[in-house]
Amino acid sequence: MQQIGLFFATDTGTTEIIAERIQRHHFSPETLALHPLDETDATVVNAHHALIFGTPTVGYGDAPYALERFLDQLDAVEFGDRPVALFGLGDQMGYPDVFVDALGMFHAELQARGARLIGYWPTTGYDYEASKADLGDGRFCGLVLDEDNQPELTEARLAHWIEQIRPALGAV
Ligand SMILES: Cc1cc2nc3c(=O)[nH]c(=O)nc-3n(C[C@H](O)[C@H](O)[C@H](O)COP(=O)(O)O)c2cc1C
Repeated sequence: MQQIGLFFATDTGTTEIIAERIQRHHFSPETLALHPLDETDATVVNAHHALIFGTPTVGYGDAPYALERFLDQLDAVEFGDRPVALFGLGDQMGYPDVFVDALGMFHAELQARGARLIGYWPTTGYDYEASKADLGDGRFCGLVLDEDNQPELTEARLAHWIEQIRPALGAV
């Protein structure tokens, strides 16, 4: 399967909508396959030549259940030199001190396994106090979207980010 795999977790459906927008507006079902993380195991991940993961942050700075469950599969994923891009959804006004923390937590897990991470994203344009996804060098460890407070910025952010990662994904 020479496709990009986009794997997502979601609690209330927003991340799934974003995943569908990425497939429909920026790729196609032929070039990018969508997989809910709660139905995903390492075999499915290993079948794709490039990987995108998307997750919201839930609770208080927590990962959603589907992402927690998937962490048990991570040691069986063969990262090799596959490009891996991450995006996270959060609420910078409601949760300013744990903003998109699940994205940062997941990034740390992937980094520890030597994944070839791409798609880091500037922290400018967001207003928050602390975030585990903030790398401390002016970048987040992936695309950050805030559908609660900045939905009007999402399409431009998506377009710019995908333009940035598309060459590394090996996609046309
Ligand atoms: C109960 C609840 C807890 C949340 N906790 C956080 C949080 O700790 N940090 C954060 O950045 N966003 C938090 N959010 C915001 C969600 O991440 C955001 O609304 C996201 O778009 C939801 O995506 P989903 O519909 O795919 O689950 C929370 C939202 C809810 C409803």
